[in-house]
Amino acid sequence: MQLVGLTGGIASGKSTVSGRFADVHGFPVIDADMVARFVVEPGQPALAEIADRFGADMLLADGTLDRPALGALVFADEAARQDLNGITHPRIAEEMGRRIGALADHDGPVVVDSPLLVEMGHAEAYPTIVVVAVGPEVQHDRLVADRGMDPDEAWGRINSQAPLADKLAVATHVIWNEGTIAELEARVDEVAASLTA
Ligand SMILES: CC(C)(COP(=O)(O)OP(=O)(O)OC[C@H]1O[C@@H](n2cnc3c(N)ncnc32)[C@H](O)[C@@H]1O)[C@@H](O)C(=O)NCCC(=O)NCCS
Ligand SMILES: Nc1ncnc2c1ncn2[C@@H]1O[C@H](COP(=O)(O)OP(=O)(O)OP(=O)(O)O)[C@@H](O)[C@H]1O
Repeated sequence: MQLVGLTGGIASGKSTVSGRFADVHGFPVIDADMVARFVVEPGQPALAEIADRFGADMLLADGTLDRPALGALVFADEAARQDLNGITHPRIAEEMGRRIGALADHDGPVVVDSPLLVEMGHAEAYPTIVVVAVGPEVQHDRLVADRGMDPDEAWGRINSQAPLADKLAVATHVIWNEGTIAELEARVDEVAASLTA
C-alpha cells in the first residue's frame, strides 16, 4: 500500500478530486467526513457525549444528530468546536486506522481524504500528501453561491481551519483549483500518473 493523504480547506474541491482518483484511476478512497458521520450515528458513545455537552436539542426527533444546529454552534464558538473535536477526533482517528489497516495488502495508492489532516497532527504519518489549494475568497464564493450557506457561517467555517500556507508547507503535490473543472481534472490525472510512476 502506498498511503496518500488528500487534504485542503472546506470547499477546496477535495471530494471532486477524490471522486476522480476513485472513478477514473481506481484508487481506494477512505473519506474522513464519512467516518465522522459514522462515529456519531445513534447508539455510538460520541452521540451521547454530544447530547450531554451541547444539550438534547442537538438531536432530532428520530434520535439522529441535528447537523445544521451543531454546525451553527461550533463554527461560531471556538471553545465549543474544540470540545466537539475532543469527543469525535479520537474515535475518527481510531476508525480511520482500522479502515487503512484493512487495505494494508492493497497494491498501489490508497487515498485518505481528510480535511483536517494537518490540524489533527497526522501529516507525519503520510509519506505523500496531496493538497487541493484555493484562496479563502474562492472557498467563500463556493460555500455561499453553490451551497447557499449563510455568509457569516461560511467565514466561521473557513477561519476554523488552518491557513492554506500550513497545508502547502507539508504538501508533496499541490493541485490548484481556482480554474475550471476541466483544468482540475487534467491536473488530477497528472498527479495520479506521478503516484503510479
Ligand atoms: C459540526 C458538524 C456536525 C457539521 O456537520 P455538516 O453536515 O454541516 O458538515 P460536514 O460534516 O459535512 O463537514 C463539512 C466540512 O466542514 C469542515 N469541518 C467539519 N468539522 C470541522 C471541525 N471540527 N473543525 C474545522 N472544520 C470542520 C470540513 O472541511 C468538512 O469537510 C460536523 O462537521 C462534525 O461532526 N464535525 C466534527 C467532526 C470533524 O472534525 N469532522 C471533519 C473532519 S474528520
Ligand atoms: N474548479 C471548480 N470550478 C467551479 N466549481 C468547483 C470547482 N471545483 C469544485 N467546485 C465546486 O465547489 C464545491 C466544493 O467542491 P467539493 O465538494 O469537491 O469540495 P470539498 O473540499 O470536498 O468540500 P468539503 O470540505 O465541504 O467536503 C462543489 O460544489 C464543487 O462542485
